[in-house]
Amino acid sequence: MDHVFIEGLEIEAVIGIYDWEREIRQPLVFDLEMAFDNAVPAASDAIEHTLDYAAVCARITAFVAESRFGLVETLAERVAAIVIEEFGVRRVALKLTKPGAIRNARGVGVRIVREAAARP
Ligand SMILES: Nc1nc2c(c(=O)[nH]1)N=C([C@H](O)[C@@H](O)CO)CN2
Repeated sequence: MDHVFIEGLEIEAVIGIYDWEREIRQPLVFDLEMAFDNAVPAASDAIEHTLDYAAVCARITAFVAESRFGLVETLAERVAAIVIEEFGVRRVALKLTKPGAIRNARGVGVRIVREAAARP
């Protein structure tokens, strides 16, 4: 299966379980790998036939910048759902890193893989 990927998409948001974290914006980094048949756009050379990574980045950025979740797990789940439901992606692997959250760790976070529900 082919993929379209996004690496190192950095977005600031309110995120965290502690009171002090509700008062600030923190950087988050998203890496996504989205299953997509790239043979069709490769044959037509038409952006309309692609999974447009610019459009995905814009949608994720708008959602995350306005979000105020406590856990990175919740935010990762919601972003994966947007990619599947709004962009017709059948399978997405998403890594969400919260850099600097833990002293002496470059980053912490979650990695999830989600698939669209099977169609009858
Ligand atoms: N599995 C998780 N563990 C922790 C989270 C989280 O979202 N998922 N969050 C925190 C705090 O908000 C932390 O990032 C502050 O340093 C702690 N553990």
